Amino acid sequence: MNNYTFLIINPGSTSTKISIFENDIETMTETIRHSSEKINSYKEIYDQFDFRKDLIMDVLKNKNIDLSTFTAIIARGGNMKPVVGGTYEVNEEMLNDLKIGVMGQHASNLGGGLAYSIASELGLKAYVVDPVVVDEFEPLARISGTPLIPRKSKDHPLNQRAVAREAAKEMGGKYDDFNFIIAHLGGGISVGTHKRGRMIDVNNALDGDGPMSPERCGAIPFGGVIDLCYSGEYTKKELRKKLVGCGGLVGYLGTNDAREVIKRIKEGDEYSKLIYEAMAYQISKEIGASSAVLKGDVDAILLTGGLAYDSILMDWIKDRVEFIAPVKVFPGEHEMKALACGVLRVLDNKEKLQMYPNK
Ligand SMILES: Nc1ncnc2c1ncn2[C@@H]1O[C@H](COP(=O)(O)OP(=O)(O)OP(=O)(O)O)[C@@H](O)[C@H]1O
Ligand SMILES: CCCC(=O)O
Repeated sequence: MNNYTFLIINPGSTSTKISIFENDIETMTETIRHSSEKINSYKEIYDQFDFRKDLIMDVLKNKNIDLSTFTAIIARGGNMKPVVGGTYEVNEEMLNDLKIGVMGQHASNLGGGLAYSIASELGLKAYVVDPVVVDEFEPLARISGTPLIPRKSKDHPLNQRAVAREAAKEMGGKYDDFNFIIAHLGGGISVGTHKRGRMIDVNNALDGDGPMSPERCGAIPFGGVIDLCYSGEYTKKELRKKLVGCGGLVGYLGTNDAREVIKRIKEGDEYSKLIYEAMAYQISKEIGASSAVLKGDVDAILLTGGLAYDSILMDWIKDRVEFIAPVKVFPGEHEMKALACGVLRVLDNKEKLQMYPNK
């Protein structure tokens, strides 16, 4: 087996995570947190580019990392044009699409550019793996109910597919041998329907589809949304912030931290229990909808993300969906390793490199 050293960059809304991997083994990791004041001081996502790059380079310098040891620079991919899942070399068209945010603005849009910039200085290639816009929808999944608003795939394919591979291994096969329903339960929530290695449907975790999450409102009645839009109380940006960022648990309970909610419930706070259990109810309903997409042919339901650490939430969901298929829990997110493994599979010729944009 060849030996590779990867620098991995994962820009999130409140943090930039960086790791170094020797093949699939993590040898260094650091999460740089950003205050909301600092982030809010930039008008556009891409205005944060130099700030984030300088912080990454400072970490590498302070840890005396020898940059000449890197084989490739890898980042989480953002809102570029929709693509099939896989590993992509960053190119000019991708950079431009991420910069203008052809599918919307998100911190992950910075990933490809940061990786490309550092890679270019070192004479290396930059890659993204399973970007947030992986779209393998079947035609039926694209229909929303109005031709004005086609359904879009914006979610957590990187972690979902990593967990699918892990579960498939445990089950004695490969990702494309099984049908999975995978719920990524983080600050945002996405429930993907994976049919033999393709994510054929998923709720749009960013734009008001699917369950509410710690920070997002999920699917809400559009009549109320129209009223809010024309109430004169909010600008477009303020209303978006209210629904995505200050929706879900933040909206009802004033916190996005499930651990705080659990503490309140244990202290007897019935309202917190109602809201938190409603989130479990909505997640379960979305899983039920996915099981109908698969006509009941479901090998396993996989629950992952930060919320999957909480046994109370997991038990509420299991109680409602275990009749569909066995439930497996993979707490936390596995994105840094998934990024390293995506490029490793390509460099070891186990998977073909995808071309951006897809033809
Ligand atoms: N040990 C834990 N027990 C219960 N809840 C937890 C635990 N760890 C994290 N969480 C909760 O998980 C949620 C965040 O999950 P996660 O860290 O996966 O999200 P993120 O990476 O910020 O966002 P996203 O997954 O949408 O990119 C928060 O509500 C947090 O309180
Ligand atoms: C695009 C969805 C990723 C997130 O939840 O932030």
